[in-house]
Amino acid sequence: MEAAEKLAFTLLELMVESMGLPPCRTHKHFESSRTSLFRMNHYPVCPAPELALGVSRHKDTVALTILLQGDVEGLEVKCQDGEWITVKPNPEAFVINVGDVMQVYSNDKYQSIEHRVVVNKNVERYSFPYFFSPGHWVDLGPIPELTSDQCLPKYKSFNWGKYLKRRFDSNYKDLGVPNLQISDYRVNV
Ligand SMILES: O=C(O)CCC(=O)C(=O)O
Ligand SMILES: [Fe+2]
Repeated sequence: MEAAEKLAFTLLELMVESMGLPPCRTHKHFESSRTSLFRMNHYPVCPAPELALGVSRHKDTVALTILLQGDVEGLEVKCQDGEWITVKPNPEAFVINVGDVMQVYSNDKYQSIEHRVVVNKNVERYSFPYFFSPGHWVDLGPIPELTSDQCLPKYKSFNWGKYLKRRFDSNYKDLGVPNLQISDYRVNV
């Protein structure tokens, strides 16, 4: 966990710097955050992989995901042309997903990536994501220095902890209404 968090901070700093800001600009938002988490995913073999998905299409809610895939493929990302492509597993490398928090911070300069996991008839699969997420107290919105009269904020600010609570209140049950999304906070588009 500690090593993953350290790597996540480094990546965050590089991305923040790439937008012309001091690298530590958002550091405080993640200090002592208790919403970051490590998960282990297990995908058993599936007799009818064409009828099922391991994880259906989604974008990660967090800032960044650091994912170790093992050596069995299954992860697919959606390209701009709408095609799904396989992310070839490399057990020596992490896959980094940009999540919704970076999209909001950056006022859409960085876009969170849509992805899904397909299952396999012959071999089970494991994956190990670390989700790097701000503290619950953070009021999240586009970083003010990135907005101006010419570049209006594309999101209104919202409290991150309350957002997560509302988003996961359903505890993965289908309540028949769409889950809360960052798009619910979109303005000026
Ligand atoms: O299993 C994977 O490769 C990715 C899993 C995933 O997208 C997730 O846990 O959010
Ligand atoms: Fe994901």
